[in-house]
Amino acid sequence: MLRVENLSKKFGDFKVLSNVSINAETGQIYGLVGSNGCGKTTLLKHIMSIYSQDEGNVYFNDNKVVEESEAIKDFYFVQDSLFFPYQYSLKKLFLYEKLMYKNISEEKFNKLVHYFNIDVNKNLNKMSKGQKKQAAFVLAISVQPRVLLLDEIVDGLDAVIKRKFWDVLIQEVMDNEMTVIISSHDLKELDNICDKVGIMHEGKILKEENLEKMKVDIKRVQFAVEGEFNPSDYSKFNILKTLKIGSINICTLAGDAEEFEKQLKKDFNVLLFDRLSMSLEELFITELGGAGYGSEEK
Ligand SMILES: Nc1ncnc2c1ncn2[C@@H]1O[C@H](COP(=O)(O)OP(=O)(O)OP(=O)(O)O)[C@@H](O)[C@H]1O
Repeated sequence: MLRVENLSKKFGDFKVLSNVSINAETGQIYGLVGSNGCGKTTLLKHIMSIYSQDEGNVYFNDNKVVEESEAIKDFYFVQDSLFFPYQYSLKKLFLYEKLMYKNISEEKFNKLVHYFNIDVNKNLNKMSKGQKKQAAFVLAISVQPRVLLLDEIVDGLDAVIKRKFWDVLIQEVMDNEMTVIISSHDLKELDNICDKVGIMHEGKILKEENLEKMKVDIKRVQFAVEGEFNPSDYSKFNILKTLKIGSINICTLAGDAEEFEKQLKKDFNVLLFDRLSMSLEELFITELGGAGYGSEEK
């Protein structure tokens, strides 16, 4: 397990990370999501020991991770902005990385290059953004790290390549017990592949939860009743948001939806009641809305 404990960091007077704690399990994919500029990349750079924190620690299987520790040799980071050495091809970069990573697999590399149809002799700096991402991903998987950090890895990729990425990643996580943390704004994609999610805003983790549990904890119901529904009479159900469209009420609630339905049926003649499933995108908007994000006046 990769554990970040109470990590804080200031850049000058600006507190970019405040008491950040996350737990990413082995053999799982952890989605790190958050508002623009909330500190996701900065957090990943701390996990990699590229930056040193003011407070807090990073642990891998209970061992403290610092720049010179053994554990960090098994970590691999694919950054959002990719810079490759001058005039390097993927083949040349692979040979270079072979000297650095003891578990790197040439067999896997050759298979993946074929799967993604990459020209291994092409100058990496002359590749398109999407081709660079594919090259970096192939290299990352070939290295077979124990911890893989992917920052905006599917940004700029077409749907077919994204699908291939996820298929490869899910297989690798299952086969090799990797710990993967993906930072992304593509919540629809993360919804399908993440086991656990951490939602960040303004340098803090607002919520960290198993994705399925998050969907059980916060739910949406829609209903129509005879009479006027007043959300403040139902405050014990922790209603986070209400919306009325015609005679239909739509409520997002953190309380017990079954009890809510029972109470509603006691109080009203209920004409319609449905439970709706929440997507990660909706959960994200609900959490950030609760933190006041996006509520600024025009
Ligand atoms: N080296 C640095 N020096 C000073 N400020 C920095 C530095 N790196 C990042 N920041 C600031 O820290 C904040 C967090 O940046 P970071 O890149 O971690 O955000 P992010 O969540 O990855 O954003 P996005 O989703 O927009 O890519 C931003 O306000 C950014 O300007």
